[in-house]
Amino acid sequence: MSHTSGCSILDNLTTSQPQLLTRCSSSSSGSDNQLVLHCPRGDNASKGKAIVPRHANTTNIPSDPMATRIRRDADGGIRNQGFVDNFAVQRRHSEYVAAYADMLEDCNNDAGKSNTRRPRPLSCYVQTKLTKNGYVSAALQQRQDDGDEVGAPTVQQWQNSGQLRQEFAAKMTAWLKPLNTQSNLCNGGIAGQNHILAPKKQNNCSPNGQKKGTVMLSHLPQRPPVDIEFADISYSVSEGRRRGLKTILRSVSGKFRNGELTAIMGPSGAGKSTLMNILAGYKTSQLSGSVLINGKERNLRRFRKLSCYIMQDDILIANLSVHEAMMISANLKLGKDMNLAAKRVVVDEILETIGLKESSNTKTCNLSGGQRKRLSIALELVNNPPVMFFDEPTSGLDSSTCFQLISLLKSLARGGRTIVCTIHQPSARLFEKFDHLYMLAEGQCMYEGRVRGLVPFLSSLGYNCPSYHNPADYVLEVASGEYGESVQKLVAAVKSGECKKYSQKDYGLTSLTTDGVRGISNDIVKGDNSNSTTSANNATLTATTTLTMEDEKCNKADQFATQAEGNMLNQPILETQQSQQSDCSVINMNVPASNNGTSNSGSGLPYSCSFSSKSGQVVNTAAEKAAAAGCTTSLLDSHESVVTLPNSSGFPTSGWTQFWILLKRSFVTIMRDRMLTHMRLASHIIVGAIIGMIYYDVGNEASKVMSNAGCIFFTTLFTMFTAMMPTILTFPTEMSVFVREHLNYWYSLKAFYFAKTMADLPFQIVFSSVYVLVVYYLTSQPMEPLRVTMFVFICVLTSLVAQSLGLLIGAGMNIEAGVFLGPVTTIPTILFSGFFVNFDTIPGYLQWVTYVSYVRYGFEGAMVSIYGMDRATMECHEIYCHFRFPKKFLEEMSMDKAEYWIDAVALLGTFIALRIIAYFVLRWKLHLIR
Ligand SMILES: Nc1ncnc2c1ncn2[C@@H]1O[C@H](COP(=O)(O)OP(=O)(O)OP(=O)(O)O)[C@@H](O)[C@H]1O
Repeated sequence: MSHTSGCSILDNLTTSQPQLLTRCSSSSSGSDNQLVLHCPRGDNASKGKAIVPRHANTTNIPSDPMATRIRRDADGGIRNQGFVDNFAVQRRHSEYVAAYADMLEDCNNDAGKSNTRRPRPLSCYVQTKLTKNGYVSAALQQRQDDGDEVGAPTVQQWQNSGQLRQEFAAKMTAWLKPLNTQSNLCNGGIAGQNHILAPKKQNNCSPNGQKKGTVMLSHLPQRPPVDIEFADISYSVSEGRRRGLKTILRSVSGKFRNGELTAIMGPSGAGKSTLMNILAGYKTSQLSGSVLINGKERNLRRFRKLSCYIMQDDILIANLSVHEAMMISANLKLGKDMNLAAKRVVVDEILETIGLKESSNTKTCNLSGGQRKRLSIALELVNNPPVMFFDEPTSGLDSSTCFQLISLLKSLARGGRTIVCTIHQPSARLFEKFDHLYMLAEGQCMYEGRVRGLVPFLSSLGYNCPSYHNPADYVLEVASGEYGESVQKLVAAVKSGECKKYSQKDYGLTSLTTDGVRGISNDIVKGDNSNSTTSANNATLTATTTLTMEDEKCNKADQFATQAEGNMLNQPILETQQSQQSDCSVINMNVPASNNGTSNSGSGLPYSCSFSSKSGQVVNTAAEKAAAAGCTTSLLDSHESVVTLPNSSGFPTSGWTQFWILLKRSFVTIMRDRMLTHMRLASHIIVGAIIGMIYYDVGNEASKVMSNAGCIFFTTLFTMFTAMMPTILTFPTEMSVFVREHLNYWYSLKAFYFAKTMADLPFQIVFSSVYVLVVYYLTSQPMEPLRVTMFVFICVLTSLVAQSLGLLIGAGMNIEAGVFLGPVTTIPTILFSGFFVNFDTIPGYLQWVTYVSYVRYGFEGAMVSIYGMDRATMECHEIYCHFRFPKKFLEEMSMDKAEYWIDAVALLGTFIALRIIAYFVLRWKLHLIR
């Protein structure tokens, strides 16, 4: 049986959430003396039923030794008073510190350590909730025994009564249970229950701080936590023969841990994006060094399945609603193992959590910048990747949206994910939210460590960040050489290991280990409960104090709740099991290193991230944690995926499914693209009518055969250009979506390419046919079904070949080059079509060109279908008609020996060849990107 006193629980909570505390000094709560913990930033503080006004008097803080220590530790971590003063929260911190110190004192008194007062009542009820902003609101009530709470137990009674402790444990469990299951945005669901739909639970913890009523992400597939380590990465690009190689990254090393929000910073051109591309596996050539995933050599293919890359420019498919886009992502990424209803739940859950529920039906093109960014994240969250890379996620967003976004990223990180962002120049408030900083300058690392270690590190090398100066600005100034030749000095310091201590996970979260004050342990000992009980009972009720950042609240609360619940229930739950039972795969556990109740003061911190095996051994690597947490790392080691069975392609869905989903998506987007699709249809009808009016009734008139040939030629040209130009324009824009989705392992190139090219076929066929039929009818061409069919068919084929050429140009070029190259390459084919110059007239050495001109086959086939196949003599309304016999006219055009089927086969062959070439060009381009 494991028990703990109310104050040890309180210590746990206050250790993890000291700044959340505020002490009620008013009598407004009646006879109750209430202590309230609540989120300082949350706007729903007033909603908490037990929340009461803060401590009014903060001037006495310095006189309180505990408070002083706390303050010193908290600020000492940052080592820059000016920086701290910049934050509005600092004032609140003081209040919290005071309240916290008071409460610690109370607890000490309550525990009878230096109790000069009479025993306090100790029915300490702690109710903890995640607020809508993702923070913790916990209310602790202390009832006074001299009031109407007659019979409320004293400390002594508490300590002597097992029943009281059990009652308390039961209450605590009841209150904490929801919290334990609501670790929002955590890394996966309950082990062994992946994809099993659990009833939705209301959760007020919203990471973006925008929407209320969010729900937990309980249905995401569970994933292993991932640490990324890189060593001696060097990267060069070729700048041509003369200039040779340009080195962009020079032997950079570092480690990005799971559960942390990492910023890669540096002046423009420092190599931030390059480093991130390399780590994400987007750049694989011309680089040296190694990338380790959980301590093992990276298997790129498997790593890419575990990670996602969210680019700076959130390119989304424009004509889909948010919900539709999410469903497509779910269908592609979750595979058929999960049914549609389950996918809907996952999608709804993510949208609600990420604050896009109300925009579910909004088209992605109508979303605001912040919403687009959140949708980009939501799309990738569907399969719960444990590693997320963000390229300048805050660019183009206002400061408030930036803050919400970074809060969201931090929440994601707190769920056990490894979140890495490049960021340019964050505000002090934003900068503080990052856990880890990787600073680059001139392709070299000039700082790696905790954000709060930056200023001390710079100071140690003589670069003192002025008061009231944003350290992020200052370090960029230093990196840009504004303070002399600083970069090499800092790089040398990093290489000599001087910033290693700042890389410690616990740097700045210093425990108070002096003066006999033992660093806090979570008194709730795991595994061996007899030891834990001893530990808990014997533990001195002193606490480590830390001022944690606001967003650590959620995590800390989870930690606390998990621990408290486990303890209260007296269940012999291992950390591994607890981790599984919480929604977090990576829950920070501080476990004693030994059985004698000594805390894990090696880290000595509430925020050290370590797991314990049953034997109590501390495991620290991500792989060990993953194993300990019951999250298999098999995704990295042997199997393709933790969640879905791998198929031969390695994608979550089969090639056919990918093709089908993408075909439907392309079809829907084309249908909804009014500007293009509707205009294309309208232009075909209108132009057809105009041509029909110009060449009205010339089809059967022998005296107007040349005009009719012009009409046929123009028809061929029109179908050709209208097919080619939109493809040149639209394909490059879809490329960026494709690159993002493909590199994030949604689907294969083949599936995308075939879907994309097939989706437009029906539209092209219908538009061309409509145009040709309108012209055919108005110009009185022979109304024989066979001729009509042949004419329409050859024109449609010509348009499809032109479309394929546009696809090829679009695949290989950017829009500007494509728009120029499309018409330019078409002009020669027109000249050699046989309309302007007879084939007989063309010089022999150029005759071969006519055979590669697809317009020749189109025009020739159209002429044959109108004038060939022994067409009867035409009408003549003039005195003399030279071409009354259609065959004679074909002779004049050097087409009398032409075979329709040869023209059709030639066009068909060209169509297939161009499509295949375009596919390989696309592959090549994809290869170039990497
Ligand atoms: N393919 C390339 N050819 C030549 N130089 C390149 C190439 N790719 C990157 N570079 C150069 O490498 C350097 C680093 O580029 P990178 O995009 O990584 O910088 P960055 O730190 O992300 O800059 P920014 O913050 O401005 O985006 C730049 O000087 C850039 O010009």
